[in-house]
Amino acid sequence: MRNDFLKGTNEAMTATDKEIERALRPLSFADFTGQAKVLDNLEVFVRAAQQRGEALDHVLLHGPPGLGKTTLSHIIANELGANIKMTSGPVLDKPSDLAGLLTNLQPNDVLFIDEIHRLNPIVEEYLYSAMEDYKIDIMLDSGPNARTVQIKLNPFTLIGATTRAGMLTSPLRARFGISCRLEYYDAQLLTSIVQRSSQILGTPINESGAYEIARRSRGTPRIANNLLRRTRDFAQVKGNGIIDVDIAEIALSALDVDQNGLDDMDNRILSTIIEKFKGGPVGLTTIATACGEESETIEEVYEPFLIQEGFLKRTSRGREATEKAYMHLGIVPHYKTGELFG
Ligand SMILES: Nc1ncnc2c1ncn2[C@@H]1O[C@H](COP(=O)(O)OP(=O)(O)OP(=O)(O)O)[C@@H](O)[C@H]1O
Ligand SMILES: [Mg+2]
Repeated sequence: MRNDFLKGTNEAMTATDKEIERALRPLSFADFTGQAKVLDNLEVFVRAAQQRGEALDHVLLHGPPGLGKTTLSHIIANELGANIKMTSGPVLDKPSDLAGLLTNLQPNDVLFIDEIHRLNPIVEEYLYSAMEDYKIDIMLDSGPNARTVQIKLNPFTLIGATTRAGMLTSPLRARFGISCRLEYYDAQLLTSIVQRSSQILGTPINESGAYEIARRSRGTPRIANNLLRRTRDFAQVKGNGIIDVDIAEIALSALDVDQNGLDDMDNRILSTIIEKFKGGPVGLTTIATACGEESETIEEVYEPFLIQEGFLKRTSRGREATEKAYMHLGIVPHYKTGELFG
């Protein structure tokens, strides 16, 4: 037993984080846990496109970070038996960057554009005709000799991923025939993901240990996998190599993940609203400044989970802490202290 676990450690030390992340990534629809509705639909669309020998319609994947957008894009390409070329919005500086990628695609290949809400508007406009008609106009020469030629592209599938679907322009959004929103995972689904990952990592884990990590992972597979790897370190150094609920508890509290799975910044956001702004409503930028975090990050990463879990409310006048947030922080709401003395 002890030897096995030492072997596991050595392997982990020689592998880079990226390699581990790749090893943990599901490669097929069958491997992918959760998001059942999205997956069922995608499977139908993929099979139908394959049967017709056509390119799959363009797919937009949106939702909070770490829920599997990049993973799903790879899976779609795998299931299509197509190549995938990866790029991202901010990297595509000028139309020629995009043209280079598009003209190199084989029929029915996948082009993945991450952070597609951050496309340069000129590049974005260029993408429209590529998506719609599989055609692009390329500018040859410059000055008086300048002329454009139209190039026909192979049919392809654009998969766009974004954490900010609301920031997409409507012409771009309209060009995606398939739009999938990924949701946070419940603790049960995350438990199976943690179990699958520990098997790949060769780390023994019992059911309650897996569940403890799962339920405190903010509904997010990426966080679950990261917490699993850190808990594995604790199990190795402070335990007997096996992850159970006790070692998970030790690891998670050492990592400042609280009983509800909220981390430092989640708690800072809630306590700021409650202590500095009487529970709100207060504007996002005000919260961001007070917490020392970018408002974009708060809106994209922290707030969706706090809202889903009922700690935070979004009203027309700003963000408000809920009673659950007060209880979580052990603070009596000011509107209740009034009742006590009234
Ligand atoms: N359904 C799932 N089953 C198992 N593992 C998953 C699942 N979804 C995601 N993961 C794991 O979580 C990690 C993060 O997933 P991924 O990179 O696809 O997220 P993302 O939505 O692209 O995040 P971001 O918005 O930050 O780019 C991956 O390493 C992957 O292995
Ligand atoms: Mg991604």
